[in-house]
Amino acid sequence: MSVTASAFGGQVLDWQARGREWLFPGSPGLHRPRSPLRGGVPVIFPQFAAWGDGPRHGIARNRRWHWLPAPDGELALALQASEQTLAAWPHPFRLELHARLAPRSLCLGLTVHNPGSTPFSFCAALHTYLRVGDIGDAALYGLDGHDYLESLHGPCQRPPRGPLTFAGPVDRVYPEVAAPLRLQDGDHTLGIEMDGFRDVVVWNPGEAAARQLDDLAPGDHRRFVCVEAGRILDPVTLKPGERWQGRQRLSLAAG
Ligand SMILES: O=P(O)(O)OC[C@H]1O[C@@H](O)[C@H](O)[C@@H](O)[C@@H]1O
Repeated sequence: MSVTASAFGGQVLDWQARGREWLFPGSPGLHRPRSPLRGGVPVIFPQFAAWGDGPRHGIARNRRWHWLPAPDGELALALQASEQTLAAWPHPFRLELHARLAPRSLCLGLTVHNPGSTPFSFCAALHTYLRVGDIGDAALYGLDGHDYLESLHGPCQRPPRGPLTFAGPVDRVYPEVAAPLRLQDGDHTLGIEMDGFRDVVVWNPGEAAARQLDDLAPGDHRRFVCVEAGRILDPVTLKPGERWQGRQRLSLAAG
């Protein structure tokens, strides 16, 4: 059982448990300089995707964070505002990312603090790339009947009954998801819970869009599904001195 992370982006890269890797590791050989690895858990802050005027998915995933002391079984990293972040987003802030291992789970916690003298609003997400054997065999349970926003096309839709499967590209934001989710991948079952975060983003680019991503090896879109814990549709506002925390917990089925 182990977890590793990179100070670049404060990105968790690897979670091993029961002799298996549960996060998609990306293709380090295709890693673009100054970009997050396409895998693990990039941190999105303070903007989701291109839904704002700032850099796509924000300013945290491609900055160097610093390590914080942490007890055994935990990794902790922090990022605070710098000249470069202030040029892209004009607010002092401090982020902390904690990754805590337990015998059957990994708990990821993101804290946002406003150390400044004026309020700010932000969106945030843990862009978790979950590894699957083959996307065609994966099914995500728990979103049945839930409205969603189609990232590509806009309007809210009501999906057909049953688990979410991945016969083609999927890019959806599910608002206000309270119940736990379950990713079934052949014989492997992963529970996904969150608090503080409200929205779930489910993303897999499908074959055609994956070909346009030069940091993804051919066929690799079949090896992951992103199930992201987000605070996207209803941004958080922090007054001076206030803190917000969101968590995503990934847990293996008992047995
Ligand atoms: O290529 P990026 O910037 O890492 O984004 C990957 C995907 O991230 C997801 O969160 C978005 O919903 C998708 O629209 C996007 O394509």
